[in-house]
Amino acid sequence: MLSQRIFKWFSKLDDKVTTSVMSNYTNFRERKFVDQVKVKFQAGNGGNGCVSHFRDRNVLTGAPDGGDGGKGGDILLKASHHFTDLHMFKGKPIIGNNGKSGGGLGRFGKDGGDLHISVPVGTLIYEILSETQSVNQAGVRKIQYNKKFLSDLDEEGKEVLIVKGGKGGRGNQNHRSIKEQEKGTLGQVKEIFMELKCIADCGLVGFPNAGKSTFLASVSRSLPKIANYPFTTLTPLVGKVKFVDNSAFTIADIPGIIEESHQNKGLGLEFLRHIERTHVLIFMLDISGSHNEEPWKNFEILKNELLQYRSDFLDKPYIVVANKTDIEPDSQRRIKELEQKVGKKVFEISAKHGLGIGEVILELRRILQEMGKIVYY
Ligand SMILES: Nc1nc2c(ncn2[C@@H]2O[C@H](COP(=O)(O)OP(=O)(O)OP(=O)(O)O)[C@@H](O)[C@H]2O)c(=O)[nH]1
Ligand SMILES: [Mg+2]
Repeated sequence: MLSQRIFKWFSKLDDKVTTSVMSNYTNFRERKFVDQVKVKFQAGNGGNGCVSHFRDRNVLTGAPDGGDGGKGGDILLKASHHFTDLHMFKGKPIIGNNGKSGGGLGRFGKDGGDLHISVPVGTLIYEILSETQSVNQAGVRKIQYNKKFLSDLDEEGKEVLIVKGGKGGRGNQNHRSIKEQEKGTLGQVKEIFMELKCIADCGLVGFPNAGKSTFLASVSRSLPKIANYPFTTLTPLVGKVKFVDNSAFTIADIPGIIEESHQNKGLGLEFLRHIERTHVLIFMLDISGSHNEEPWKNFEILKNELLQYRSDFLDKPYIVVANKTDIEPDSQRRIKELEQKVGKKVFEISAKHGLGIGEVILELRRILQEMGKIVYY
């Protein structure tokens, strides 16, 4: 009953109100979304060993008592759900803690503490071996990296050692042959390339303005920006759909795709990387025909663009959803035609008014359950 009243309330809101509420929320987080970054990591250096001899008023030169230097701190990266992009790495090297030097009277230097740095779940880590720069005809500089894969931080809490701290120098207390101060070794230095590929169970694909963000907002608690102009969504967003039995799955919303996106039209196909690892695709088609009178043509264009990006993109299961059925009087005919062309059931919804979305969610849940991908909290 309550949900029905909430839907009624939402459907009374016009576009203007919803956009202003959403933009109020999104404004303060409207910084540039960073999903690829090059960072220099430098682990801590080892502390120096100490050469010293015991001495007091009765003993002028006693036994050697120089302590060892402390070990330099390592730097590790850890996957965490608390972060959504890599902006915190932009433009600054990460430098580890140095070990302290050893001292007389057998005092060992303190180890430099390890740094455990959090990155979003779904970050791929590469070591850069070399880089080449090229300038294309339009004068745009492009950097290409020759890189070695190190790790895929695709699970919460997964951790990887990036650079190892230097060893501390030895003191002469335990190594009596040492006559001169032994320096600690330097910490490892690596140029690292990080690339974020969002991890979500389902990915929304569609033309701009098809209602992808409206759908995400109606099935999850995420608040994407919704407006009646193309390319409202500029960065990927992941929302979680929760069920009463404590199961849940996630849906990723990305910027719209247009014809010839693979030739860098619109926002290009760059954002497809964020739905590359999803288990199910949701093709969101605007049945009111704002892009094309024949929605099945849009479906063909979208499919073609996905295949241009990666030839195995459509090997995963997908569902086809026809949105905006509330404003299209001819929707039944168009849906029938679409079903014939697609060769499978087309879900009729109105994301704005919450009509038919339950069926879509249950179908997604069924597919994910069959694949064993549903998580219980
Ligand atoms: N009448 C009607 N309007 C809808 C429906 N779903 C979405 N809209 C409207 O369509 C417009 C675009 O919706 P968005 O959710 O921003 O579309 P999008 O696919 O995310 O667009 P981009 O982010 O630009 O790719 C908004 O004005 C929505 O209110 C629907 O079911 N019925
Ligand atoms: Mg959007």
